[in-house]
Amino acid sequence: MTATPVFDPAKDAAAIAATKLVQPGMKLGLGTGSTAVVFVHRLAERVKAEGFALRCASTSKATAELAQSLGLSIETLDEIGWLDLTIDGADEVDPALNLIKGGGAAHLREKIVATASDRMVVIADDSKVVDQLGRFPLPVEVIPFGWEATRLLIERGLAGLGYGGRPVERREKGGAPVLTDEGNYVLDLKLEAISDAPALAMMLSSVAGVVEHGLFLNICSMAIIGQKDGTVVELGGEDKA
Ligand SMILES: O=C(CO)[C@H](O)[C@H](O)COP(=O)(O)O
Repeated sequence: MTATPVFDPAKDAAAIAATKLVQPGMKLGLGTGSTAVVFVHRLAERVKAEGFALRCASTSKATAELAQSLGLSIETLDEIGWLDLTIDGADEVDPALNLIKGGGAAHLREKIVATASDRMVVIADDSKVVDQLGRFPLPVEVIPFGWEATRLLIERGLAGLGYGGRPVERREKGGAPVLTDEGNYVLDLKLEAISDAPALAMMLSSVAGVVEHGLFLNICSMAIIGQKDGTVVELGGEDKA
């Protein structure tokens, strides 16, 4: 029998609390990243102990492989159709539950899965809670074809909104571009503070070559924030209209 790994206590607290939102028979979206990994472990433990059925769709190949290795069954989003709940991590969470995601380069599938769900709940440790989004570089997934031109257009769009800086291509340690599960590149925008997230989202979505950005606006309905002492704080809790 494989022993459960030792998890960061804050991430573990948030993950365990999130497993309590899962009801037998649910159609569930599984997120990506280190906090989502903890959730998948804790969920698999609960499913094994209680023996109930779930239908799960994954936001990444990595999460799908982990979930299957722990005995959870994974189907495609198209096979399931619509989800009751998605549980995912985040890079930043603001007081209105707007998010930056994509630190793991999975924000395209994460956004598709989250918006195909009745509810999206974020699990995170308290380092992710911010007053204003933007300290974490904003990930933007772009098509490899003509990506330098796409970067230039984004840079010009940023300047038009009063932001400086040049989008930085995300690279592996060896120098190769990071590829998303869809085979695209990721540009990271170092903005420091995002004053008008909807305007920024609109600008990015209007650039040819941009597939998806990591701003999740009005998508998350609750955040479970784990603390180092193993307790959790819930932000939100009301479903967004
Ligand atoms: O958006 C994501 C992946 O694209 C992750 O959810 C985000 O990066 C948080 O990851 P972690 O739980 O490892 O801090």
